[in-house]
Amino acid sequence: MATQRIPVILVTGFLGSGKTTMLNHLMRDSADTRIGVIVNDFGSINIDAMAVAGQVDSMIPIENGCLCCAADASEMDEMLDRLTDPELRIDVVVIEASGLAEPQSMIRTLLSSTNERIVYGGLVEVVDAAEFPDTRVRHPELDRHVRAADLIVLNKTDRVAEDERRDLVENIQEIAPGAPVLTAAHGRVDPALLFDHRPRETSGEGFRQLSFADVWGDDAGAGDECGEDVCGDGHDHSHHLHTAYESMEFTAAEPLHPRRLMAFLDSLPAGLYRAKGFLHFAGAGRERKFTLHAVGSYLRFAPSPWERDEPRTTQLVMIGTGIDADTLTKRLTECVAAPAEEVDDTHMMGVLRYVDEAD
Ligand SMILES: Nc1nc2c(ncn2[C@@H]2O[C@H](COP(=O)(O)OP(=O)(O)OP(=O)(O)O)[C@@H](O)[C@H]2O)c(=O)[nH]1
Repeated sequence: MATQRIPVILVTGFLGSGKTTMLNHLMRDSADTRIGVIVNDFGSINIDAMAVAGQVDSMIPIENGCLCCAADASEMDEMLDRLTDPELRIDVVVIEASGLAEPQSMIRTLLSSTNERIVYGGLVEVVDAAEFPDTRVRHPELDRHVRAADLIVLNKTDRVAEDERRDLVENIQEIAPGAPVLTAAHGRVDPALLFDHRPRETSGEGFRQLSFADVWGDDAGAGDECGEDVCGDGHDHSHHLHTAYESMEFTAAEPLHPRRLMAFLDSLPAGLYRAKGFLHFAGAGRERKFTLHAVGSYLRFAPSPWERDEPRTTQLVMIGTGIDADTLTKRLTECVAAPAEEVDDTHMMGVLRYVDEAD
């Protein structure tokens, strides 16, 4: 009988497409499956890891960089060895890549793993229905990412009209002929489409088997030009999306003034595509933690209670091209409320406009 191997599923997708949201949904909806998670965030504060913590059976966070470059095969093996320790009884491992990771590099790393307890379980690419057409113009490389996928989740379909959704599906099917496209809102996909609720007995079950060309194809060629090798693994990463992006972090122990923070968010520099993190407001907002997500022109705050011992601090990560970290830090520092400054309910109104009713 074949040994039962643990499938390792890669979840990729451009910045803010909804990977963490989908992962959280999968974990909530698969109580009978023990899921081990590796969460990679581009910034040095791992907001995504914090967003999935508590729901998962075992998690390894990796911050500050892209897993496709940050981890060579031995580092990946080390993480997988930890997660597949029989004592953890993990049924499936899900790797959430950063929004700038190169899927094919990650597949290569996984396929070259020496861990005999795992089997590559396929690549799920999450696509942001509202942003995809514009993002694709800026980053034609996204087509290559979509083509590498075994399953494409066209997420955020609640943000587009029915005919746009149909066009997008057609468009994706042209980019990746034959690959299944699933439409979803808020990452709500059936976990059974990604993994069995019990460990699989054979490899690749349920997923299209990737060919050599799929994995080494488009991304090869430039492969071993060491002059551009920034990671020491022999591969040329100069064409990876993340080489064009920078991230910056901001933390503040003192609460922010909501009105000044909104003015800051209303005038973000053009290259800043993604902002996320937790906000600690002064005055009327101080009793709740506000999780911020900005993706392109999309902005949302989700309030939740602070944990009993949770330090009330603001922690933000911003990701974009050509961003000036010093200027952003200065502007954010100006959002900190002065100790005696009055902050009342009306100052929170700008923030509350971007809170979904369900929250
Ligand atoms: N309207 C809408 N919002 C969504 C949907 N899916 C996710 N979001 C929101 O989009 C924002 C980004 O979602 P995340 O799940 O953090 O995206 P991500 O791909 O993990 O982001 P990065 O790790 O930064 O690349 C959050 O505010 C989510 O609540 C959706 O289907 N519809």
